This record gives sequence, structure tokens and C-alpha cells, in this order.
Amino acid sequence: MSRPSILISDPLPPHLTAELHTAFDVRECRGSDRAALLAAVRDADALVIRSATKVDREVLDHASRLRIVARAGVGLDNVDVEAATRAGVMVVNAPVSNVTSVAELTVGLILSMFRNIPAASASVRAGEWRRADFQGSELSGKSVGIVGFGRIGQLVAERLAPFGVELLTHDPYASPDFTHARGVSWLPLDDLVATADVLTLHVPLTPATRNLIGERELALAKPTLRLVNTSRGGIVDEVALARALAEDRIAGAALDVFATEPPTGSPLPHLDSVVCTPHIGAGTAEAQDRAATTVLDAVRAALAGLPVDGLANPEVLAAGTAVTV
Ligand SMILES: NC(=O)C1=CN([C@@H]2O[C@H](COP(=O)(O)OP(=O)(O)OC[C@H]3O[C@@H](n4cnc5c(N)ncnc54)[C@H](O)[C@@H]3O)[C@@H](O)[C@H]2O)C=CC1
Ligand SMILES: O=C(O)CCC(=O)C(=O)O
Repeated sequence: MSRPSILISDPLPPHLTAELHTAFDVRECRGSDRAALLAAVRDADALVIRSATKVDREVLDHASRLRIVARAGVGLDNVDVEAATRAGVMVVNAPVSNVTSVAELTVGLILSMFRNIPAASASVRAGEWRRADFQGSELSGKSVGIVGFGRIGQLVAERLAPFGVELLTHDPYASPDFTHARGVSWLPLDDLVATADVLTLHVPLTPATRNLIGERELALAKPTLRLVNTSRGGIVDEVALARALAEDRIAGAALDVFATEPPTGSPLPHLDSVVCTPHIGAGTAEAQDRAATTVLDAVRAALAGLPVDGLANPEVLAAGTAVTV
């Protein structure tokens, strides 16, 4: 009998994938290369992805043997979970794997903006010594608005509290009692945007959150607002953001994520008031190890016909459509 086949289409830590080879036929491809993905997924019993692989109906249609899609990270916006469920394919992610890493990057990006760290560093590297040009502001005493009070939003609040900031949040699914118990005031989104000196986004990308921060919201902001996006590019209307920054209607933005990655052709990375990073919120050894361990355990269980913890679509198993290989 042939060994079950695992297709890995985004990079995972090699020291964790090496041991798979003893029990499985492990193949790799680049998920961003659509033709390669469609060809390779035909023989796959499990598909392991990160954010660069889009698993939509076309991929599922090419994958008649597929039992499980395992997303080594949090966001499932690149997986059509509904279509997978209809196809009887389990979907699993690693929801707590990178929370600390993203919260820490968020704090770093906020401080980078307040103290002009990237520009000051580039200037010294260029042989300059322009101290007066890099006068910044203290974070202490400022209002920080957290959009989305889930795992990452809550940890960002916890990490920022010692800086002496006023913590505010908007999350339609978190009650004011819940946020107040954690020292964070709950506000409607418009009030949050209008009050904040820092607005940091921690929501999933869904039809309801696409362009959550657009022209109308940015028009409510104070000119001192600094926006941080370590969630997903599509949550901010990038055209409206570029306009608000170019017209000095807000003070700055720090962006780890973009609507299209890499953001070829976008004016945002070229604006002096923008700090940007290439989607590295989860880019730490610890987070990558946690994410890979979680999803590879799920893959091993699924391919052995054992129960899989934390499925994003448990109804697949309830319907009895998952088949033991
Ligand atoms: N830059 C990176 O490398 C990473 C980015 N992410 C992104 O961060 C997102 C958030 O992650 P977690 O906090 O772990 O997810 P989570 O599911 O724990 O929290 C998301 C929160 O957003 C809230 N929410 C949903 N719709 C909202 C709306 N319209 N307005 C305000 N709040 C809303 C939910 O109620 C929930 O509390 C992920 O979905 C992912 O897209 C996650 C990990 C790494
Ligand atoms: O490492 C990755 O794939 C990106 C992490 C991410 O964006 C997520 O976990 O949602």
C-alpha cells in the first residue's frame, strides 16, 4: 500500500518536516505558483500551507484525495473553508501559535513610528548625524485604539499597559464588561478612530471587515493618528490611506500586511510617514515552530484516522465524510 502523501506548499521549519519522511511521501511546491500547486495537489492526502497559498474551489476540485488542509498560522482568509467543508476536507489552523510574536511586532512598530527609528537608522548608515531631524514623541500618555479584542488585540493591550497609555477598543463581539475587566474602555468604531493617537488593527479579513478603515473613517481621525496594520491588507482601504498620509491628514502608518503582497506598484512603502515590513508578524523561530508542530500533529492524526483537535470545520467529521486512509 502506498504511503499517504503530504504536500507542503509554503516554507515550514525543516527540522520539523524532516521526520515526516519516514512515514509519508512528502512533496513540496511553491503555493504562489498556481500551475505547480494545481499539479502537485492531485496526489496529496494532506496540504500544509501558510499565507501565500490560496486554497479555493479550483484547488479543491484538483484534489480528489485530499483529507485535510492545515494552515500553519492564524488567518484562514486564504482558504475557502465552506468549499472545503462541502468537499469533505478538514481544515485546521494554529490559532495561538503566533499571538506573542504579532503583539511584540505591533509594539515595535508603534515605537518605531513615535521615535522615527527606521529613518534615523538609515540616516546614520548613510554617514549623517542629523539629531534634530529625528525628534519624536513619547508614547506615554497617548490613546491607543485596538480594533479587534481577540487573542492578539488583548495581548497588545497587556503589553502596552506598562507604557502608561489610555487603552481603548472596538469589537462588536466583546462586551464592554469583558474589555473593562482588562483595563480597556469599549467605544463604537467611529469614536475610537476619532479619539485615538494610535489605531492598531487585529481583526480577521472577512466580507464584513474588508475596507473597515476607509475614506470615511480616516476623515474622522486626528492629524496625530498613527495607524498600525499587522492583521490583513484588505482591512484598510489603501488608496484612502495613501491619500490621507500624502495630505498629512494623519501622521503615519506602520504596515506589515498589504492587499497584494508584495505591494508592487503601491505608493505606501515609498511615503516618508510609512514604516513597513514584509508580513513578518509571525516571523519568529518560536512562532513558526509552534505553528508547524500544531498543524503537523493534526495532519498525522487525520491521516491515521484519529480525532483532530481544533478543526475550523468540525461539521466535516460530524457528517462522516472524512475517510481514513
Ligand atoms: N501579520 C501576521 O503575520 C499575522 C496576522 N494575523 C492576523 O491577525 C488577525 C487576528 O488574529 P487573532 O487576534 O489571533 O484572532 P482572534 O480571532 O482571536 O481575534 C479577532 C477578533 O476580531 C474581532 N472582530 C471581528 N470582526 C470585527 C469587527 N468588524 N470590528 C472589530 N472587531 C472585530 C473578533 O470578535 C475577535 O475578537 C488574524 O485573523 C490574521 O489575519 C495573525 C497572525 C499573524
Ligand atoms: O506565517 C504566515 O504564514 C503568516 C502568518 C499570518 O498571517 C497568520 O498566521 O495569519
